[in-house]
Amino acid sequence: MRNIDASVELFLEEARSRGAKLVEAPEPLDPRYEAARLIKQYDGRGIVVYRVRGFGWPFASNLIAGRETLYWALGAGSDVEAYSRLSRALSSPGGFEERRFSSFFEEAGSGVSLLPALRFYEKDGGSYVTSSIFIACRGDVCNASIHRIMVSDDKSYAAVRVVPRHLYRMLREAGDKGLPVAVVIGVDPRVLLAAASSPSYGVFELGIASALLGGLAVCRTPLHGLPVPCGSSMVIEARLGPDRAPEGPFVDLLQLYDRAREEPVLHVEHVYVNKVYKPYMHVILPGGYEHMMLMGFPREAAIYEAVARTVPHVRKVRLTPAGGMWLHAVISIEKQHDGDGKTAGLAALAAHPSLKHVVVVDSDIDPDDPWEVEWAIATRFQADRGLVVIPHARGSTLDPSAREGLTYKLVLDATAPIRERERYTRPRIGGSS
Ligand SMILES: C/C(=C\C(=O)O)CCOP(=O)(O)O
Ligand SMILES: [Mn+2]
Repeated sequence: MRNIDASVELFLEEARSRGAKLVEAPEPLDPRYEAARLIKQYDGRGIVVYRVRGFGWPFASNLIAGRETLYWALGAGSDVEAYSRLSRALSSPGGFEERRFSSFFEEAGSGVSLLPALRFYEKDGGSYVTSSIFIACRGDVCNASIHRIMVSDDKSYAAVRVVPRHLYRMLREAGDKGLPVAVVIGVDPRVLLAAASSPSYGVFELGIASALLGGLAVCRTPLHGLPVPCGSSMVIEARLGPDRAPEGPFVDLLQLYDRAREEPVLHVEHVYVNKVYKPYMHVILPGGYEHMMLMGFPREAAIYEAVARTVPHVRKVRLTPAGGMWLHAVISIEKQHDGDGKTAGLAALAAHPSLKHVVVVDSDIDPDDPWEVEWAIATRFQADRGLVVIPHARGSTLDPSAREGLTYKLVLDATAPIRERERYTRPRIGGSS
């Protein structure tokens, strides 16, 4: 089913028709912790839809409740198909069909108290919107990227975490006038995946979403003329910065607190809500499965492609959940040469600069099974010949053990020597069945 308006409502219909587990909370939930507890209960297991006290709109979480949800959304039946769907979208972004903004949206007012922000963990610096996509254009270049919004407890301001990537660059170039932005909340998760896929500057992520969805209808916002998916549940027209205010602490991909910083203030000008589709406010649990999958999957695809270019046969690549799908990779390969393990590990580190530890295993080991991976390390790895140590490389800003952004990186080649394969083969119980 094509969802060119990219609405959550149509995505949920498709999920239902494909037999996805969908849980509906019978009673409205408290925005402080209660909604977070429900999302956590079904984290990685099922979509949840619910109401939140104080807000008139429906909410939805865990839209990407498992790898299989993402794969049907990409029309893929295997890892390789899923990676190549994303890679084709990145290399040939799709076009847009323009529609009238007023046919889809009605104004709901203005002010930060309208933002569908929830409180998740005990030490959060405020309430948060976690699925917000920021769309901005400067000259011919448009950008769409995901940034969390913190609403202060007294609701006097909202601040946005802007990591030094494309939006940061646009914000800096906009100078002391601040940057006009459109913020969308509640879209088909393929738009979020596109926004998380980090193409180079100048490639508009909504074009990638269009390629993934088989087309994308966009509406131009009335004040700033910015293109937004017409099925978005909420659209906020705003100016970002130039002033800053405290943002954080907040939980990141590694399930740790990211420290508080001074970040750009979001000056909300108009808030619009969809009148054609049920406006589901999408909430992503920080550090939950959906957060990891949206951030990690594009990196896993990039690692797969880089490794497949350097060794003849890659069986599986996994960014592991315990590493936040960000810091740890396990790669299983069909080794043709005793050097292949190290080559594969180095290719992975180059493909995803935040990656810290890579374990390379033979194709009889399933990277999805931590027990098998540990068995391979226990029986096939020797630190004097299987370990590559790269000191003081650029690491992830999320890793609290890195020093001034620098980290040690490791490749553990836990593949067996080709000529001694027999010695490393697991025994099977005899008999016919
Ligand atoms: C994935 C990131 C944040 C989050 O979703 O919690 C940004 C981390 O980027 P690095 O380049 O690894 O610092
Ligand atoms: Mn970009």
